[in-house]
Amino acid sequence: MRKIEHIGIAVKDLEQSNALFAKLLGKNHFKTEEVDGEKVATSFFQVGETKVELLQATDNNSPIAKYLEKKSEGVHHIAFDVEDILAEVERLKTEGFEILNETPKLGADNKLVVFLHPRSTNGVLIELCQEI
Ligand SMILES: CC[C@@H](C(=O)O)C(=O)SCCNC(=O)CCNC(=O)[C@H](O)C(C)(C)COP(=O)(O)OP(=O)(O)OC[C@H]1O[C@@H](n2cnc3c(N)ncnc32)[C@H](O)[C@@H]1OP(=O)(O)O
Ligand SMILES: [Co+2]
Repeated sequence: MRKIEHIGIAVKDLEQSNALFAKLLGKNHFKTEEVDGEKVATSFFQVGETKVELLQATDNNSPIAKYLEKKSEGVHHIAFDVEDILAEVERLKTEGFEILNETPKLGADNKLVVFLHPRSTNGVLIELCQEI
């Protein structure tokens, strides 16, 4: 794993949170994107070498909607940049981690993504990202 690619934050209202994080970080988000596969609308802020990804649910079945039903707004996942996502999945499987999708999915910002179940990672949802 090469660096933290982004930190995902679950929010109820993307527009309001864009304004809040713009005030916090002193800069505006540089892009927004809907990812239909995950039923989310996202916005990204660049912070040095990494990013903050705000996520709002676009459907009641979205993982973000389910998360907000049980918990509050806040850090939802940490995403690591990897060079070879399939090799990393094999390595992590061998180490005993629970992979949620062995076949990488299309994520935001032109990336292939794989998630690890938080119950195998001390309660933290982990995302692996490989640039396409
Ligand atoms: C924009 C696209 C992409 C990108 O390019 O960056 C994204 O970031 S998409 C982000 C949204 N997508 C996902 O989160 C996909 C992966 N997540 C899942 O598959 C599910 O959310 C889950 C992690 C498997 C949980 O789903 P489910 O089992 O249906 O939910 P439960 O509510 O039953 O939870 C079981 C258990 O796990 C705890 N949990 C759930 N989410 C998280 C989380 N984000 N962080 C930490 N823990 C989490 C939940 O509290 C339950 O715990 P217990 O109650 O102790 O059993
Ligand atoms: Co993410």
